[in-house]
Amino acid sequence: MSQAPVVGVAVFVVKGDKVLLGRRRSSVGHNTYALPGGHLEFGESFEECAAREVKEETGLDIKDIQFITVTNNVFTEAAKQLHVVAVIMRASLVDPEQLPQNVEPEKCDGWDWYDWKNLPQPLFQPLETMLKNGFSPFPAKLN
Ligand SMILES: CC(C)CCOP(=O)(O)OP(=O)(O)O
Ligand SMILES: [Mg+2]
Ligand SMILES: [Mg+2]
Ligand SMILES: [Mg+2]
Repeated sequence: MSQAPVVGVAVFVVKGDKVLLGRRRSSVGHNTYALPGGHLEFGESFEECAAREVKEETGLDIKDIQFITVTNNVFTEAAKQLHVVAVIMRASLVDPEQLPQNVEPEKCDGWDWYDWKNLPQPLFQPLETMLKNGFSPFPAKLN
C-alpha cells in the first residue's frame, strides 16, 4: 500500500551565480547532489520551513525567501515508495560571508557552492528534471 503524497520544501540559496548543493546520504537520492530542504512540518509556512531546514542542515541564516515553483515527484526506486510535492524556494544569505556547516553528516556528505552553469553530477532527480525543463533560479538577464 503506497503512502499518501507528502510536501517537501527545497531552497535555492543563491550567492552570485552560485547555488548551494550537498550530496545526499539517504534512502532517497543517495549520492546525488541536492538543494537543502526537507519535509513541511505541521502548521509551518513555506518560508518558515525553508529557513528551518536550511538552518538545521547547513547552519546558514537566510533572508528574502521567495516561492519560485513547485514540482511533483514520485520516487519508485526508494525502499518505500514516496510521492513528494516539492515547493521550491529561493533565498539569499543574511551574512554573505557565512560558511555552510555539514550539520547532519549522516544525511549529507557536505555543502558547497556551485556555478549554475557547471553543476556537479549526478543531480538529485527533481533538480535534474527542473534543469531539463529549462528552469533557472536566477532572474532572466535582460540583454
Ligand atoms: C525527498 C525530498 C524531496 C523531500 C524530503 O527531503 P529530505 O529527505 O531532505 O527530508 P528531511 O530534510 O526533512 O530529512
Ligand atoms: Mg532536513
Ligand atoms: Mg533534507
Ligand atoms: Mg526535516
